[in-house]
Amino acid sequence: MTGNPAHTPLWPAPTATGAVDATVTVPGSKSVTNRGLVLAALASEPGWLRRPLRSRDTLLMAEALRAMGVGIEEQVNATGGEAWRVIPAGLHGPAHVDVGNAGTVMRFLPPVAALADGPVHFDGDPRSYERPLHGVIDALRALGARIDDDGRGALPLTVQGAGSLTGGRVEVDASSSSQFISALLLSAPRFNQGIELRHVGRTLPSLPHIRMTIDMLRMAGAQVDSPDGGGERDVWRVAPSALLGRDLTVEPDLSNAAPFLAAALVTGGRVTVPDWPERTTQPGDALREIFTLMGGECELDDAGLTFKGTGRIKGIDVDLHDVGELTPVIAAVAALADSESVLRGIAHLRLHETDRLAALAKEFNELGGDVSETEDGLRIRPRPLHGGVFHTYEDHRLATAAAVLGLAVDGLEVENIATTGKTLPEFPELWSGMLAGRSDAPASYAARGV
Ligand SMILES: O=C(O)C1=C[C@@H](OP(=O)(O)O)[C@@H](O)[C@H](O)C1
Ligand SMILES: C=C(OP(=O)(O)O)C(=O)O
Repeated sequence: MTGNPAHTPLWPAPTATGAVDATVTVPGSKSVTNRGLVLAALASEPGWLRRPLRSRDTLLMAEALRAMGVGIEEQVNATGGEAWRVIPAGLHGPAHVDVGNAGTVMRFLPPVAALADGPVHFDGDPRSYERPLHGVIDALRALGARIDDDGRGALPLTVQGAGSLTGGRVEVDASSSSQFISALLLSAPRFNQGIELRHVGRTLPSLPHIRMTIDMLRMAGAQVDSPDGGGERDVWRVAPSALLGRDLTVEPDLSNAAPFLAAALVTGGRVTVPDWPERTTQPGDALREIFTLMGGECELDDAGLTFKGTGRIKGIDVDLHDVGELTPVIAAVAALADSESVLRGIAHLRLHETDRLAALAKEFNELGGDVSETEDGLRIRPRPLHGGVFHTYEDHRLATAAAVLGLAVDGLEVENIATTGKTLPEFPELWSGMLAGRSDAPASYAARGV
């Protein structure tokens, strides 16, 4: 499961024969699961992670922590509910970490490795060598760590863990990824002097993900002073302290709910996602507003979030800087709308799993679309689309976006649907279950007793 899955044969994307009407239980959040694992590993007592996401990115995180000596026991209850018990231990090197193409693993773990008592070598998929890591590497060096790399500010590299890290004041340009900030903050309670971290770049993407980091640190007992909490703009401070072992229940992955909600919009149907949190730092919560602006209606109640299409899909002009990971599915809906869309503020997506702006423009245009790249996003002019092969560039979100297009386009075949395993291995089954309106889709977590 943690290896890069072999390419699967072309997946014929099912077209919708009518309005969808389904309840889809979406597995746990990647971002919460991987933060939960890191914080639990750094705690001074054992903790629990309930309803963790089990996918390539989270299993790579668990494997990497185990390689450094952390105990992670996977338990499944009689009704299929899953929980992971995390047992912290002294962090050890030598160890080898495979990051796959997981931004959270390649960025969150070098600071953890700096606390290990020996060398920790990091390697990953070919694409991981191209994704920015300089913010983490340079900041860790400034905080006292020794790192051997080839000077490009990227993988592969070895962190020469010395058992502790001085910490203190440091500047980072996180305009290419918010994960630089999250990475340094997550381990900071364990640095001798904590951290005072200043972002010095022009822009900072994915603020909700930074809020998620701060919220989860505070839940684990850390003392964090942040711009959101009235602190200085672009400066975060974390005091040195022990972290508590928590019993954490992971929310459903709201970004992975996107294709299912999109299906309601595209088919004029209705989809309910159970366990949608009332309050959350997940960027996927913005889908309620974005898809409503695009023509749908939604309601949050005890059953979860119910999203309804109204038969009309409207184009949108929207800044997705804060919620960039939602872009591919929003772009697919925009390509099926009745007017032009402009998606802004997402230049940093060129450095995600693939160059998402180039890939979306190329693949949509090969099906007859009219999509152009702007300096910081995409302009999408809806056109009648035809079938063909949709290439996915080992990007889970390209694959789910293609499935959304396929609802309305005959003869669309998706290359390597197994790439959804990065964050949602059960995507093909959930998708066909939704289209069949099956009520035998996995029961909600509450029903599974977790
Ligand atoms: O911290 C996180 O969990 C994430 C932060 C974001 O990264 P970027 O700021 O690099 O876009 C997001 O796109 C990614 O999917 C998950
Ligand atoms: C950008 C993403 O992932 P990563 O955590 O690898 O950066 C994503 O999931 O859309």
